[in-house]
Amino acid sequence: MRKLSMNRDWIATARTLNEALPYLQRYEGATVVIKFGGNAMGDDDAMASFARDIVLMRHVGVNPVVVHGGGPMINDMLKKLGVESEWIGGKRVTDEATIEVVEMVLAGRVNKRIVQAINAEGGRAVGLSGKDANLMVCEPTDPKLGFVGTPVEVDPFVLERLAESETIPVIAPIGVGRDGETFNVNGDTAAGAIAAALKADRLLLLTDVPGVKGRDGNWVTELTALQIREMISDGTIGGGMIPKTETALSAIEGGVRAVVILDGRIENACLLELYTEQGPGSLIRQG
Ligand SMILES: Nc1ncnc2c1ncn2[C@@H]1O[C@H](COP(=O)(O)OP(=O)(O)O)[C@@H](O)[C@H]1O
Ligand SMILES: CC(=O)N[C@@H](CCC(=O)OP(=O)(O)O)C(=O)O
Repeated sequence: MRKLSMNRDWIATARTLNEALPYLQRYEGATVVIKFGGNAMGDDDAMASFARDIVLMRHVGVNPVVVHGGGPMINDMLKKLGVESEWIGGKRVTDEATIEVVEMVLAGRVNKRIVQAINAEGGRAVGLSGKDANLMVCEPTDPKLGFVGTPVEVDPFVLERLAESETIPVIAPIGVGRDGETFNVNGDTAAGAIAAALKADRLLLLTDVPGVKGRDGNWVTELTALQIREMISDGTIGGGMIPKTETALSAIEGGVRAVVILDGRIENACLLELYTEQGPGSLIRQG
């Protein structure tokens, strides 16, 4: 057995754990959906650190559900194949050739990398896409976007069974159509729909910025639905932050207790959010 020495790191850890104790009880049995964006993934060390957070959550009785993105990884593969993407409102215009690549990258390489990282840290993770057990049935979002889907039915059955067996689901944002089509779903949108179906206690949207930036250029710690709508219409919120904040609003309307948009690249981002008084990021909550 490894011997623990009373070094400063150990003391810092003990202090942190002591501070975290009241929060451990608060979240016992809670369902926390974590959206892990492609830009938040980083290198193998960052991936291992994320995986450790998820495994620790599971150990203290939280039901973590991971929904991932992988936009930059799709871009890399499309570039290799000489295919260019167009974006409308933070969503990739997806034709037949593109959807094949999107499914291969997300449900294949990216999904398995996360599953493997969690399992390597001592967790038990299972990789799924929205096609598995009809988890996420979609309809086309807009004819202009091609095979981009909006989730219309999320069946949490398989997720509930996995939670009972303390297994961590890792979900690629691929949806299935009523006629068996494959849909590309924005990762934030998928995470929001899944969080709403589970009536999750928390939805954490991990990205590569500290949260939502306000009109004055400062990061906003808490936002109301009204503020978000105003910031989208006056252009303060743009690009990929649009689907993120829209997801936050629909998740709250769908019964999720709180949504936090935060920087997934910081060490222990998820744990800091759940187990400290003032977590990092921008909080949007019910009421
Ligand atoms: N008001 C804003 N606050 C923060 N980020 C914003 C804002 N408006 C636009 N953005 C952009 O949104 C990006 C986050 O979205 P995106 O790149 O799609 O993230 P991810 O890949 O993690 O899902 C930020 O990097 C930033 O460039
Ligand atoms: C419709 C749509 O835009 N889908 C995204 C799915 C991946 C994703 O959302 O990845 P990030 O979270 O890393 O951005 C895409 O094709 O890039």
